[in-house]
Amino acid sequence: MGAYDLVIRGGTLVTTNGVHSADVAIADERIVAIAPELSGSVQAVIDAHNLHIFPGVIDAHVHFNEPGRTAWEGFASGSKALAAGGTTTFFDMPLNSHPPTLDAASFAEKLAAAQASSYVDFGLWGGLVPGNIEQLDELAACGVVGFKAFMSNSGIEDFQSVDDATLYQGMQRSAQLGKLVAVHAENDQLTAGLARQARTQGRVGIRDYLASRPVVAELEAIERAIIFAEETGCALHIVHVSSGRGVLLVASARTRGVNVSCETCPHYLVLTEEDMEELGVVAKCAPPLRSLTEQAALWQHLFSGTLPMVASDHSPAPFEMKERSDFFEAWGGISGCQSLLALLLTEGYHQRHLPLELIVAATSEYVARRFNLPACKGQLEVGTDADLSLVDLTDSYRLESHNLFYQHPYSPYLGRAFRGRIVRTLVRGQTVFLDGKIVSPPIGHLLKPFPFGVGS
Ligand SMILES: NC(=O)N[C@H]1NC(=O)NC1=O
Ligand SMILES: [Zn+2]
Ligand SMILES: [Zn+2]
Repeated sequence: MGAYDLVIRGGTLVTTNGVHSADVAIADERIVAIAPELSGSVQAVIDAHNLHIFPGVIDAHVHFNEPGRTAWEGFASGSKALAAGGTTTFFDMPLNSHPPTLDAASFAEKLAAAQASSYVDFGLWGGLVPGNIEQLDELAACGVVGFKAFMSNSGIEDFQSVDDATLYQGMQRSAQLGKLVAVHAENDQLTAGLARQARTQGRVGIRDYLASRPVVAELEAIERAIIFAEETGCALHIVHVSSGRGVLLVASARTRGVNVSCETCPHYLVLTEEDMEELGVVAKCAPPLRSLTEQAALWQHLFSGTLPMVASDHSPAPFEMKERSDFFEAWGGISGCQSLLALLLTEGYHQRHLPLELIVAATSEYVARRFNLPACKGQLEVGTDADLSLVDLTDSYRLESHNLFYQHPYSPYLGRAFRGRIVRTLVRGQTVFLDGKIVSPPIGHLLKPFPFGVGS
């Protein structure tokens, strides 16, 4: 018989090994017992009959833009949105904050901002840009998740895309440091060249933008990054893969022993080019939304396990930055981090019968293991952090702007029908989100992933 801070009674636990009912006991921020009908001295009880208990989502890809562009989002609003969506850990990208996270000093600035206002735990990506290879060592010492590089224009002046020499040499250094490189993979010459031609001819609509970023631009960049990674021995992660063929390039490299992984985003799974024409700028992103055929391939790869990770790529901006008559000039980035789990439950589990076990793997367990997080994250097991989201899988609703915690409460998912409501989110045993409200102070901690290499 234990002494527990909290017992969650009668919930249905969702793990990668299956779904089963049990009580969950929490003490000192951790799960200390999982069993039916737990008894002992208990300070508080949560009744979770009729609820599913998921391990907290780990979102490996958000842009919260603080410091410097906090008006676009910020750690407070962004992490509230995450908690409301069942996410308990996020990794923030080195852009679009100002300064971008390119050395130890800018890392320290970002860390101070995140510690002051994040409601959930977090890791921080460093950046790889032309001119900062000398700073990768100090960033690694700070505990970055890895180094993010853009193979095409980032849309942000202070975060330049890598030329091939920078990518190659950055990977050489990263391999020595045991750090992973993540790339936004689109061929810049191809996308910039096609965009220039279209704009010169005054073709600046949605279809023209789509045509300027064809799937082949993604495929070529993925393949080049893989070849560099294979040659340098650097661990590689391809962010926001938008095409089934892109996923296959990664899978086939992995089969031949390359240390490479990829993620896709909810928007590539639930929206298409046709939706982009209908929704307009709120659905503008890069790589762009694709055809229904490409989308079906992504689902297939998610079902088979070939596509192992889903992350939001939440990239918000004030709506004014979206209001342009030239579609090329509108801000590219989708606001969606609050809806990550809910979209997978609605469109994956309910509509396509995607097993809950796979949803948990793609949003939590695989993410934690791929990025070498401490073992206390990404599992719903005795001994791990009590990062949990309690979900009513049967509840149906429509998403409205007043539900969103974003600084700018717009999203391509507004008005959309959802099934599966996140009712409560706990971060290390503390309830942060409950019934539509944030109910704790900002308690987020920095997580430092372990380096790759001997023993990892
Ligand atoms: N700068 C930035 O966040 N860009 C992101 N937005 C997007 O749609 N794709 C990206 O890489
Ligand atoms: Zn990107
Ligand atoms: Zn991004």
